Amino acid sequence: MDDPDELAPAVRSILSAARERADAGSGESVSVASRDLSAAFERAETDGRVPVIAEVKPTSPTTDGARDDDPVALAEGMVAGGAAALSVLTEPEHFGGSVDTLERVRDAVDVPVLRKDFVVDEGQLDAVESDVVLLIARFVGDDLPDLLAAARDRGFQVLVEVHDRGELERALDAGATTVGVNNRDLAELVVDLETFESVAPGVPDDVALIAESGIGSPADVRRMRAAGADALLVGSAIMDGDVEANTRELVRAEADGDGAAEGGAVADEEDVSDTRDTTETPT
Ligand SMILES: O=P(O)(O)OC[C@@H](O)[C@@H](O)c1c[nH]c2ccccc12
Repeated sequence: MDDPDELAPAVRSILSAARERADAGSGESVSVASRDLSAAFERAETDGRVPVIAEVKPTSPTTDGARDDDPVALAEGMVAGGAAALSVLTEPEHFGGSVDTLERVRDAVDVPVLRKDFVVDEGQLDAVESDVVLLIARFVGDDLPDLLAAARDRGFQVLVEVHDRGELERALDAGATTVGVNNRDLAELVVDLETFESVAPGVPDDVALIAESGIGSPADVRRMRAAGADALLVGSAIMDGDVEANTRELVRAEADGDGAAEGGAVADEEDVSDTRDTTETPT
């Protein structure tokens, strides 16, 4: 297990709250018929959409204020904007999430839904059904292989989150088939897109690779795709303003440029979509 002193205070507090919730588990094991995440990415690619997992994230330790619109309406807007899948925070104390929100969102859409939480104990897996669950390599330590197996036994697909090459090795050794590289350092909560660029080359081709956090503009999308991202996980930049329009802008980040190049009418890629202010992406 990670040395707690190296983590940002907010993250330490999130983890201790997660351990308390784990103790309060009901004991009943869930059994999920999950919607296939890789198939959803392929459908998006076939349609010319960048595969984006849009995150319903009412607030976070690094966001000012909270968004209290109906999460189901937000989720539907994200799907209308072309999101291949959704992510729903279920952490209640620091992210304004709930398992009830995830259930309602999953009932309302037909794309795969990732449960975003700090699962550190098998009992937490039974709190709610989702298509995919997140396991954060740094927080589960040596329990990763067991938790991965426990999640798969219940029918979940598993996204294993890493932040450096060492964690990536542990994820691959444990048999992860979907890996997310978090650009946000959970020790300091700062975002650096170079994190993905430095870890991605170590990921084998047959592993689905997701770039997570800090993606705020179509240029960031293209940067992560150029570095090997099969899909992107985006929260704040989509939650800030019109979620449908924000999602659409990121999903189309490649279509505009490619269309121009394929049509042959424009010699250089024309970057008309890059008008968002990238400096304001909250970390
Ligand atoms: O809002 P952003 O910067 O687009 O980030 C989304 C997502 O990657 C981030 O919420 C996240 C990544 N890993 C996590 C683990 C727990 C909680 C949250 C996260």
